[in-house]
Amino acid sequence: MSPNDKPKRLFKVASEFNVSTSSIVGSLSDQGFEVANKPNTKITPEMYEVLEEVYGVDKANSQQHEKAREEYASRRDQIRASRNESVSIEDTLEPLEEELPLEPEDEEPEEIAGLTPLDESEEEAEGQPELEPEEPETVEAEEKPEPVEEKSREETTAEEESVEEPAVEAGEEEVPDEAEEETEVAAETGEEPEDEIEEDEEFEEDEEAYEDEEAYEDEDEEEDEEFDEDEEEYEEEDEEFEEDEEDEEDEEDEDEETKEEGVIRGRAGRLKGTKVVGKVKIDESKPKRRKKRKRKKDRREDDSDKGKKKSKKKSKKKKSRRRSKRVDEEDVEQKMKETLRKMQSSETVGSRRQKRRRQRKEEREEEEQLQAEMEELEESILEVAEFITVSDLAELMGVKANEVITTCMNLGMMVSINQRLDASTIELVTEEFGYEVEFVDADEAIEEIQLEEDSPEDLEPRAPIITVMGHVDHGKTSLLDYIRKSQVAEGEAGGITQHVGAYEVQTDDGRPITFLDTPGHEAFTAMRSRGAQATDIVILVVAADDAVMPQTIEAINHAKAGGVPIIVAINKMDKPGANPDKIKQQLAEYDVIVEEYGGKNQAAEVSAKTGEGIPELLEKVLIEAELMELKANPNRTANGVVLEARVDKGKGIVANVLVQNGTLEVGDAYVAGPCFGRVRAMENELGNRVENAGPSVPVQLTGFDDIPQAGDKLVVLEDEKKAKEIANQRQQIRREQELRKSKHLTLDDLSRRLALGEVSDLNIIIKADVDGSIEALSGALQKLSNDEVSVNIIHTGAGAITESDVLLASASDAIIIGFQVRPTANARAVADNEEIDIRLFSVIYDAVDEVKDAMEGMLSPEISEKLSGNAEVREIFKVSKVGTIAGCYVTDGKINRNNPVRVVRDGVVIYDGEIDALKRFKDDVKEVQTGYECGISIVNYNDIKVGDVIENYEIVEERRSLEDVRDND
Ligand SMILES: Nc1nc2c(ncn2[C@@H]2O[C@H](COP(=O)(O)OP(=O)(O)OP(=O)(O)O)[C@@H](O)[C@H]2O)c(=O)[nH]1
Repeated sequence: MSPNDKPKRLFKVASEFNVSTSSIVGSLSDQGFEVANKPNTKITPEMYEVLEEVYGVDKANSQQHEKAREEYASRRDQIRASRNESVSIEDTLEPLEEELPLEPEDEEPEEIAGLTPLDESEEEAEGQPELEPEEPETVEAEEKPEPVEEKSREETTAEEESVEEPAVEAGEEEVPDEAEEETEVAAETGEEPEDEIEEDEEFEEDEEAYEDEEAYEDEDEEEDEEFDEDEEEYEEEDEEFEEDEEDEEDEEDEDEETKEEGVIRGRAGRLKGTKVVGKVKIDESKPKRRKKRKRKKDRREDDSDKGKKKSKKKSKKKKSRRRSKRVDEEDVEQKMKETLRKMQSSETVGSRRQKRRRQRKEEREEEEQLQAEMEELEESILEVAEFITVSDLAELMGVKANEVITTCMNLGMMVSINQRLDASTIELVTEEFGYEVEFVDADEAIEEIQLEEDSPEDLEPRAPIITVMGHVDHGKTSLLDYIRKSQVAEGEAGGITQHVGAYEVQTDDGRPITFLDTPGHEAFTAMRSRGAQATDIVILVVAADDAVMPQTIEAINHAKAGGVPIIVAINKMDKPGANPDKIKQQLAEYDVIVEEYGGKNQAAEVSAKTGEGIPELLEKVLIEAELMELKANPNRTANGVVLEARVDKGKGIVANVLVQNGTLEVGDAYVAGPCFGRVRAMENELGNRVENAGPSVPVQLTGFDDIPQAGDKLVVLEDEKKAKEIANQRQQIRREQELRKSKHLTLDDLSRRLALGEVSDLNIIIKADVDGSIEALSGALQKLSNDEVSVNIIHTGAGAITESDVLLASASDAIIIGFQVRPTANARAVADNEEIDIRLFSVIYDAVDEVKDAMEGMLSPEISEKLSGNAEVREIFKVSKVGTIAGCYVTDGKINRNNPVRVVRDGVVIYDGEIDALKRFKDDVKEVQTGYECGISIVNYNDIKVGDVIENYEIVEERRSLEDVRDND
């Protein structure tokens, strides 16, 4: 730095040297320049030169510091930018390495050694023999700090948790004595304590520079003040740095972290030092003490840093000067030991931070991993509707249909290419191909007909479609009436709008607006929300003499959900109690803020009775519509939405359809949801026949094959055949869905419903022949519970399955498992009616396996029993050599001689065996039909009694269905 030729302003100089103006004034005063502490005070080149001597190093340091910071910041930004791609240790380390030179840890021993002679020579140069007698005190002062340091180190650790006070307190408790001693010493020796060393706090990285500065040691004490002021800034800087470092360092490996640890520890020390020095009050009240204490604190802080500064300071300070002769090798060694010890102990701070950093790093890694997994998962998730065909599923997965068919075969299912698969099958098949499925509503899936995009030049402005919403009786219909100049409200039952109507009106200047009149009654909330979806703008009617009501809020929510702008019509302004401001305020609570209040919602104060304000309202509607640039292409095939459909006595099925794009013409073939048709006739809202209807035009349409639902999308297709095909597909899906919707849970349906996420509990009622079986069965079944489904045994009992069991099953959506028991006739009838799944078993493991398979969605063919018939034993004949012959009456099905039989007594199976002989009168027969009598003898079983039921069944290898169960029963 060379002095400038021109005088400079004090504030500029202060900012140049990065010190306070008062410090500069103080420094100058010490050098014999008396200047006023005013920002504009001129600093002459001579003064500047003096200042440069005093602060030159600071300035250089400051610049260097700033430069390092800038470099650091830029690297940090770079790293942040590249963080998402890849984080390399080298990258993240760079900024730290950049900063490492600021921490002259490695040079410490040399410096200590190097500094000592400097001090000595300096002292000698200063020639202060008076120092000798002071030695004992100095020693005391020198040694005392050690416990203090210890303490302050502990405090530092605490301080890491942002507790700053304790450190300061510690300093205050212990230091004053020393400080006082030192002050006394200083007073006695007439020395001025020097303070430059305090700069270490901020610029420890530049400590070497301070060595050079020792020539100025006796200068200006007032520097403290500057530092006090500036410290805060630096503290902030340090903290900033620390934060930044932490962010970055998180990503480093542990090795690097350890390496960098030193840097961090250094900072921790610095921070603490800064904080302690922050005892500005003391400084201000007792400058000398403050300085002394501060120096002590510095030492302590430095010690807690790494001890290196302490050594340096010692070498630089007056203290060290006083006792310079005693600074020998031994001392240095001792200090080094201390330093090392302190470094180790200060690791607690570092390690904690390191731990924190590591923790954060781990958290971040975990998060990233999770995200990656999610992405991967998303990629492998197929969104399908249930009952997708084999070929469509194959296409979705990007495989050949044959592969899907083969997979199904492997799973035990014979499927054709056009066969539709249920949820559980889809799940199994897709799993085989490494996909997960997410089932979408079939309704959602069937809406998808790809519509061609219009090119912008084909688009023409269209009428806005407006939905009037609002609370009941706030005047929606009246408003629309007034606009249409007709009296719709009068025609309605009870004056309440009962349907979704659509009307096209023209404003005075001939511009069209299409109004959908949606009911304000709560019961039609769902319809209203549909109205909002087909709507460009919502007119929210609120009666000025009333308030924002529940349906007003609902309307707001629907409009918002549909992303439809709201124009507020504050109605009934003609009424005496009208208070539009209140309404506006209330609406603001629901984020409908009128323009007047600085919001974006237009509002008009109207009266549907007098017509006041209605032209303004329409004007606002048109302004809003213009802003929205509503356009459509009238020169294309139409698509629209069904607003309402019904069967008209004369016309058949009629539907109110709003054309949304293109032009609908008589004769057009179309599909609307699962319905299709050809436009037979169209009428506008006045009942006039029209040949075509363009965008935003509502028409009443005839020609549907079935009644569409409000909200179904109508799309015109090239021919009726295509329309029919699509409609049929949709119908099939809907029908299959209906069909599969059993009233109650069945085992066959379980896996499907599990796949769709419809069930999470499998409730089971167990009936068995004996208690032992019940226990064994319920224990085994309960063990089948898994994450997806929990098996709950809600009732058990011995004996036949009764009507009450079935009713319980019905009430709790349970299945019934019968082990060696049968349902009573009544139970069967109720089970049939209630669609309760009753499963009958003779082997416990079969029961367990079947439930398990159902839960797992196993589709392999099962060996099952099919009941062929039941015969009731009415008489017993004992024939010698032959055994017991049961005279039976076939009550249902037929008895087949070759099929096995069971003997059931009081609903409990007592024997399982084969028919020995089946006779009609004296003739052996192969089978006996229902309603006939027959004689049955059973191989090796003679204990038949009147009243027993002989159950004839066959073993079939197929998947069982609800029907089978019913047949069985
Ligand atoms: N004084 C006055 N009465 C009005 C005004 N607008 C509507 N009304 C009356 O308020 C009552 C309700 O009007 P509607 O138009 O049926 O209200 P709505 O909101 O359509 O009601 P719903 O169809 O039941 O949902 C009727 O008796 C109207 O005559 C108005 O601006 N001023």
